[in-house]
Amino acid sequence: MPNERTIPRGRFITLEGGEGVGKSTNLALVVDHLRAHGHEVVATREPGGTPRAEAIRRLLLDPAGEEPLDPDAELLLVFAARAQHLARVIRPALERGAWVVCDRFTDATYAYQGGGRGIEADRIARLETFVQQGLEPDLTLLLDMPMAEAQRRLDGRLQGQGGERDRFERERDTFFEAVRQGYLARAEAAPDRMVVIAAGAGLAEVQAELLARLNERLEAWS
Ligand SMILES: Nc1ncnc2c1ncn2[C@@H]1O[C@H](COP(=O)(O)OP(=O)(O)OP(=O)(O)O)[C@@H](O)[C@H]1O
Ligand SMILES: Cc1cn([C@H]2C[C@H](O)[C@@H](COP(=O)(O)O)O2)c(=O)[nH]c1=O
Repeated sequence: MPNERTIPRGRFITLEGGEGVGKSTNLALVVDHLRAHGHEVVATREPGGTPRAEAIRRLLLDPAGEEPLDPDAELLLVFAARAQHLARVIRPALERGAWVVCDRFTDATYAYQGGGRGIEADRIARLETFVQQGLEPDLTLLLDMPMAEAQRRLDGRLQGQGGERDRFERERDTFFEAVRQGYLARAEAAPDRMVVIAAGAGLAEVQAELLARLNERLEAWS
C-alpha cells in the first residue's frame, strides 16, 4: 500500500522476526548507527510504546488465568495498542522529522495472528487500513533463522535473566513455524520494503550484514 502522506517526514524502520531471533539486540545497533548519521531517532516497540499501549501489552503477554484469549480479541487488542502508539508516538515523531525504529509492527500481526492463529489476511488488512490510514514502514529488516535455534537463544536469555516464558513464548513449535512462514510470505510479497537477514550466524556476521543492507537503503534515500 503506498504511503499517502505528502508532508516531509522522517523514516520509519521496523525490525521483525520470531521469538529470540535478535530483534532487541540489533535494534540498538540500528539506532546507534542512525544517530551517528545525525538523525533524531525514536526507538520503540509493539505492542507497546506508550503507557496505555504497554498496559495492553501486559494483557496480551500475561500467561496467567484460565480464560483463553479469543484470537479475534487478541487481534483487536494488537490494533488498539497500535492506534494509540501511532497517535501518541509514531506519527508525531515522523511529522517533526525524527526517524522511528520499532521492534515489531504490522508484519507481526500478519505472522502471529494470521500465520500463527489462522485469521484470514483480508480481515487483518481491513484493520490495517482503518488504523494506519496508509502509513507503513519505509524499511523492514526481517531477522530469519530456524526456529529450534532461536528457541535455544530464548532459553539462554531467560535463564540469564531469571525470566519466565510469556503467553506467546509458551506456544507450540507448529505455531512458531507458522509464524516464520508467515513472515517469509510477507517478505516475498514486499521485496522492496522487506529485507531478509539470515540471523542464525554469529552476532558479528549478522550485524555486518544488517549494516550493509541498511547502508544501501540510506544511500538510496540520500
Ligand atoms: N547472532 C547472535 N548469535 C548468538 N546469540 C545472539 C545473537 N543475536 C542475539 N543473541 C542472543 O540471543 C538472545 C535473544 O536475543 P534478543 O533478546 O535480541 O532477541 P529478540 O528477537 O529481541 O527476542 P524477543 O522475541 O523475546 O523480543 C539474547 O540472549 C541475545 O544476546
Ligand atoms: C506487534 C505484535 C506482537 N505480537 C506478539 C509477538 C511477541 O510474542 C509479543 C511481543 O513480545 P516481544 O518481546 O516483541 O517478543 O507480541 C503479536 O502477536 N502481534 C503483533 O502484531
